[in-house]
Amino acid sequence: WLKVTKKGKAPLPPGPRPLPLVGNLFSVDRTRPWLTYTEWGKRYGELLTVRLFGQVYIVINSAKVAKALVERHSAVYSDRPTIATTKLFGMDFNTAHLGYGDRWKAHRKMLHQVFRAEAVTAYRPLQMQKAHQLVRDLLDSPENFSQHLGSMSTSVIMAILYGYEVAPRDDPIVEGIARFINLATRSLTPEKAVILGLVPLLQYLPAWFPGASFKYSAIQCQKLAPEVITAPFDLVKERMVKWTASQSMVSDLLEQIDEKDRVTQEQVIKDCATSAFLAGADSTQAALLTFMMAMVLYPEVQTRAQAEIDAVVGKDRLPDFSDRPLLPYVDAVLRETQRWGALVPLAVPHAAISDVVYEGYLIPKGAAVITNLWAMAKDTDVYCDPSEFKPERYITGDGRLSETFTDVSWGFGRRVCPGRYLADASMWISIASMLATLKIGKAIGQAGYEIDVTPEFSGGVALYPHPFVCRIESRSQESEKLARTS
Ligand code: HEM
Repeated sequence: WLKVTKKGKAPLPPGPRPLPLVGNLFSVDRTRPWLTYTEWGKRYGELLTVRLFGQVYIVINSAKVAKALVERHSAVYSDRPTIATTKLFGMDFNTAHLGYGDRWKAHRKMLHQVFRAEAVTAYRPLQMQKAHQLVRDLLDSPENFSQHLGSMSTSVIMAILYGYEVAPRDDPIVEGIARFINLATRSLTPEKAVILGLVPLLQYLPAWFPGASFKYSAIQCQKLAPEVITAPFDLVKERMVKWTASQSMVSDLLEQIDEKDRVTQEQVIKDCATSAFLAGADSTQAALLTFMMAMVLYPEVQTRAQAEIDAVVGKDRLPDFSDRPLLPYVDAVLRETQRWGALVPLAVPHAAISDVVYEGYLIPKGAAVITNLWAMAKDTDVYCDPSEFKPERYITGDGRLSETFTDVSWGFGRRVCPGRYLADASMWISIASMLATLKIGKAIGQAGYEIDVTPEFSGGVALYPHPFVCRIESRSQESEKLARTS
């Protein structure tokens, strides 16, 4: 279905025929829209038009087109669409939702200062220490593995942002943030955002009005947001006054503040730190859970990675970052973990600031541009058997890590994930430490049979594997001793 937008203008990319008013709403899988967009991609091509209530969405299904459009025309695609629910749910402080402009630029500048490739190497000792703690926690209570992987992800980012040591259980600050995220992600479905965008008056309905129960969640979120943003920040300030603050992003930035502009700059620091936490903690945990699931399902991959570590690192120490270049297969396991499951499937929508014509099709000003990272990661033209976990696909004939790989996990253009170097290092050291010390396999049920695991994923922003059980034990007495003493 092709539509010529205006006389003389190029047509929009093809796409399914929309119904009056609602557009393609009823044809899109509500919980996993990336699957529908991928299916449509097979029918209509790498670039397609979807309509939801009159809003044009341009979906990009291939990395080649995403690079050509979002990267090459990055100035045009650095904006975000206005989503009515963002403000309603108190999320308008979040870097990921800010429109292109001075406020967003100030956020990115700050995040770049702390999370750029050269700066994040300073966090390696901390990441190693947390990865070793993770291994000990997994040995002590393997049944709580999901919680331990969450603690690893949360504690690294909280230490870097606020110099804050997360309590092993029921940490008040982390719990507050988790409550906020749960409420917001459960309520911020794309349909609600679209409907509220179309009929903005709906947001002013009282919470008791039939069908307006989302207002209860919105009110709670609005109340929680300032607390979530301010509590850890105020703690740093308090500790700085008492000279007990550990070094952190917030303390460093507070020391550099220009007194003339204190109020504005403090707000940027608070907002950036909270945005980094919201974006970074869950996604890293999702990746580590995906790795765990892959190790249960692909024991031969685990054995090969462990053999590589044993050959390079030996058995009398744990891997460290200096080993990374000599462990190509471990890196391939990490790449495959991100491709196979641990994705932010539709990234975050970009918005077109002006018209662009690409391969004869118009990407109109104002369109929301969605990069379907899920489709790119499962593209059969690039990956054979994309549903299989095969790290070998990144290993060249002479055993090196291939250099021709396009990593789509972090998005594209100027909005690319600013936390990618930090997340990559946290994931690598966790994976390498777990492989060096643990044996991960299928759990054994009461009847003595192995419990099967089905590789299924779902989620809101980041994809999580569905809950599963597994067996985790130490590889050997030596590896247990190493884990306990590192
Ligand atoms: C495995 C872990 C992670 C994955 C897969 C991931 C992925 C992504 C993706 C796909 C985007 C959207 C890019 C786009 O719009 O095209 C994004 C944005 C973002 N990420 Fe990450 N991320 C991860 C970890 C982190 C961490 C640790 C941080 C903390 C610094 C972080 C901070 C952000 C921020 C602030 C944005 C919004 C950027 C903007 O809108 O300008 N992320 N991330």
